[in-house]
Amino acid sequence: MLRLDGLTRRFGDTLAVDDVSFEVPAGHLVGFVGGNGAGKTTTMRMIMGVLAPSGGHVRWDDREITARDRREFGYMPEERGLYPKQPVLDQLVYLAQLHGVSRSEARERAGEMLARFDLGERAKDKLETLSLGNQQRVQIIAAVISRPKMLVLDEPFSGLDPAAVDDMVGLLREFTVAGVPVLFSSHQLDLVERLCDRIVILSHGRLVANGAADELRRSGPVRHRLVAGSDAGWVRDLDWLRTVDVAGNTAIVQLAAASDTDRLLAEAMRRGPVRELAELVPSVADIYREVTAEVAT
Ligand SMILES: Nc1ncnc2c1ncn2[C@@H]1O[C@H](COP(=O)(O)OP(=O)(O)OP(=O)(O)O)[C@@H](O)[C@H]1O
Repeated sequence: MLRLDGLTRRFGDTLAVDDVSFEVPAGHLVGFVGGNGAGKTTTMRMIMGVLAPSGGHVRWDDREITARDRREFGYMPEERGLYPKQPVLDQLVYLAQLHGVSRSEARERAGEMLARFDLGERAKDKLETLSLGNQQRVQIIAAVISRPKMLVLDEPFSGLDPAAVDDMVGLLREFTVAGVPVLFSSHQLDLVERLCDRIVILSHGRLVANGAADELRRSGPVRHRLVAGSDAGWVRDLDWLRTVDVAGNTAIVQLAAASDTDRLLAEAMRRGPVRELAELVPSVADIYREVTAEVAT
């Protein structure tokens, strides 16, 4: 298990990562979310030892992480890191060898992985001659070829088409099933919602949410959609609920207590026909907007 304890990083006056603590448990896929400049890449670089923390700790299996531990991690950095002008297969073999895999084993693994992602024919081509999506596939293969004990992936799905995303998800799942913790950053919230066991949200360097998607949903405010027979603007006059939005005969409201649902229904029926009253399950995008707005205000 990977654990961050109060991890902090300053760049001059900028507090890029501010006292961040969370865990990536064995066999879990954790989605790391946050707006541009939130501190995700800086956090991942500190996990990988590319950047030194200004404060706090990175722990692996309940002790301070070492360079030797990190050598057994798979990392896909933001700046990627493969050489555009080198042939695909040679680079994968070289990288695997750096992680202690023998040359023959490395060639076998690289060949298998390339074939699996329909890139067998491109093995001898320079990386830069592949489409961006295929280069991205090779980058992911590079991160996993040494069969790492932990995966740290910075935006691994950016630029991939849906079929490639599914291929990569299948690959990552093989690692989590084997007990490997996986941390990946993404701006694609729908994808994070679909894939992740847990979600960590950063805003302006601070951790603003951390938990299973279901837990986060339950911890947020419960909203309801009311569809009335005619204009629903009257909800704005009710002082015991918060009106989030009204458009014509549809109102989105936030109730203080579950028992207020009956009260709202009674009020609506008193005013005319009710077409629908439904609880809205927040998406990860809703949760994200909610928690990042709190920090911004
Ligand atoms: N080497 C550096 N020198 C100075 N400031 C930096 C450096 N690296 C990052 N920062 C600053 O730290 C903050 C966090 O940046 P970081 O790249 O970690 O965010 P991010 O969440 O990965 O963003 P994005 O989603 O845009 O990639 C930003 O304000 C950024 O400008």
